[in-house]
Amino acid sequence: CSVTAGTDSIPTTSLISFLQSLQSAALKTFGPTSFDPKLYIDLPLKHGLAATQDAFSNLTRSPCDGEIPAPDLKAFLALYFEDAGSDLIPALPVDFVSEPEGFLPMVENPIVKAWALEVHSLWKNLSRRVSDDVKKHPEMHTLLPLPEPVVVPGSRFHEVYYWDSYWTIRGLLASKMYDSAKAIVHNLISLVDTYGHVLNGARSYYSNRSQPPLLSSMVFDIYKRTGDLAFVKKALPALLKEHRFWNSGIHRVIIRDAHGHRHTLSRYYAMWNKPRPESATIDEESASKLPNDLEKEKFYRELASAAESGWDFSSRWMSNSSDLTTLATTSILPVDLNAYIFKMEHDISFFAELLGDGFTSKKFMKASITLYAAMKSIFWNAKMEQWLDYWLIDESDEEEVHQWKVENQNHKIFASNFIPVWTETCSSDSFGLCADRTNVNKIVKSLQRSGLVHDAGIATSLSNTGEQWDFPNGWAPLQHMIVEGFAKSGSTKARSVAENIAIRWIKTNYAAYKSTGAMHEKYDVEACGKIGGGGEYKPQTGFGWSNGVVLAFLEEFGWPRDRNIDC
Ligand SMILES: OC[C@H]1O[C@H](O[C@H]2O[C@H](CO)[C@@H](O)[C@H](O)[C@H]2O)[C@H](O)[C@@H](O)[C@@H]1O
Repeated sequence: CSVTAGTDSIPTTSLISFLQSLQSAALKTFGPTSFDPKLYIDLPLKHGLAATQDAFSNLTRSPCDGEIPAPDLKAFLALYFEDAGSDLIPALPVDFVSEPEGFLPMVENPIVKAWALEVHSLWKNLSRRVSDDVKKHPEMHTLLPLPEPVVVPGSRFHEVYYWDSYWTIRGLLASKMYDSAKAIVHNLISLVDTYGHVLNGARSYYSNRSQPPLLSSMVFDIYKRTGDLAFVKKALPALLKEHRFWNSGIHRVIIRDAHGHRHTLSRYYAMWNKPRPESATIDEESASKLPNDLEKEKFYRELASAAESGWDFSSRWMSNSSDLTTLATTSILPVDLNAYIFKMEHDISFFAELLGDGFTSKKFMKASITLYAAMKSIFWNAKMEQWLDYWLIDESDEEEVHQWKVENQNHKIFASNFIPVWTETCSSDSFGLCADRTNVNKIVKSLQRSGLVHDAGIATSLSNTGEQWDFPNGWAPLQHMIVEGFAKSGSTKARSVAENIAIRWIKTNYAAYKSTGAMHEKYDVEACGKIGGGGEYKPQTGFGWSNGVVLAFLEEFGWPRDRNIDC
């Protein structure tokens, strides 16, 4: 059966089911040390599925526990599969030059400039095109065909990811690689055309969910640099479709505030209640302590929904931060998701106006104003001077309208509590934070006393749970949104705090690069040059969004000749 979107549950393809059984067999044979389940679900077939399945079922198995001997399984893998990731072919980007004209003009320090050029040159390592075989024989690949060249995050993430792409694009813009940036957007639009939403990543097993919706931000930033109106025209229908995806069905929640006003907000909600194919062995193990199938299905949906949030995994989604099975992602109204949707509406209004469609422009401006009010009412906490996630733990009434209660705001501190600073200042100058500088300064103070700001950047949360979207990890996208939000807020104080955080982030990336020779997916904010860890897979290098954020920060703030880059 084929993969289709838009319903509460997405059918599994026979290829995915088969690769999942291969994944469990491999775990049994090779053992859990250094085992990465994603590797098996990414394997391209060399022969047809039926022949591969026959050969797999004919392998000798131990009569007591069904284990396949390691040499037999290794030989089978070599004979029947290409390497994971080999269906994406390295391809030099058409617009890459080793030193782009006008590259980071405000970076005066020669050591920093030389390093920035090395980071820039990493685009060559991360650029690929989808192999022709994927287009000819899609049934032999979990990789999805994409029409244009791609940029991948790196290491085990050898396919396109949705929200990563925003920061990749920011880096490509600093690198003056406008065609590569546009190609990324065209690929994501093709996913919206086929599936109705941008997938978590360009793999068939990611079709059951999306990721933080930043397509409009990609289009906005590319348009601002290139002035390409035809590009905006091509993107607008996909943005309207994506807006419907996030504002309808299972993603949409209605809530009545303290004054009796109804608001519509969105939540993460994956169309999936089975183990994530890329991590099925891990999910099955985590679910094994749950008492029955119903509980397991609920848990699997919460796992996939947390993956949709991009924050997989975090105490942010757990009612007990030491127990992953208490994930409750779908029962939370997240600040950041709604902030992204607010920006999407504002961006759509701007694009429609550009294209002469006044009706759509007004409609989306009105929608963004309504969402701004909803966010203020449901998320804003005046005492903490932050926006707080809201937990839907009340019993909904017959009309399925939730009733807001102050105690259901999650008073724990996460970097996401500050994301509206980015979405409201970047895209809005008529209302919200841009109209109120005093408010910005209060939020700056709130961040400074939050406990999130450390020597090497902003921590994801205050809880050290061992999950990767928690303390002490700092992630490039979170640094970038908070820093850019404050830097562009119009407040001098906010800009100076932002620049200070950006400097520390750049230094930690540089120190880690010098000691390991690589850019990393995440960093430990406790000390300069320390890389991040935790979570369900080994720390990865490459790395698309980290490269993008370093280049974007250097573009925004520059680096004076006499400032030392060392820790
Ligand atoms: O394989 C486990 C999970 O890996 C991805 O999540 C992490 O990497 C992504 C790519 O850099 C990033 O977008 C995400 O924020 C990270 O947590 C993947 O997106 C998950 O769906 C997947 O289950």
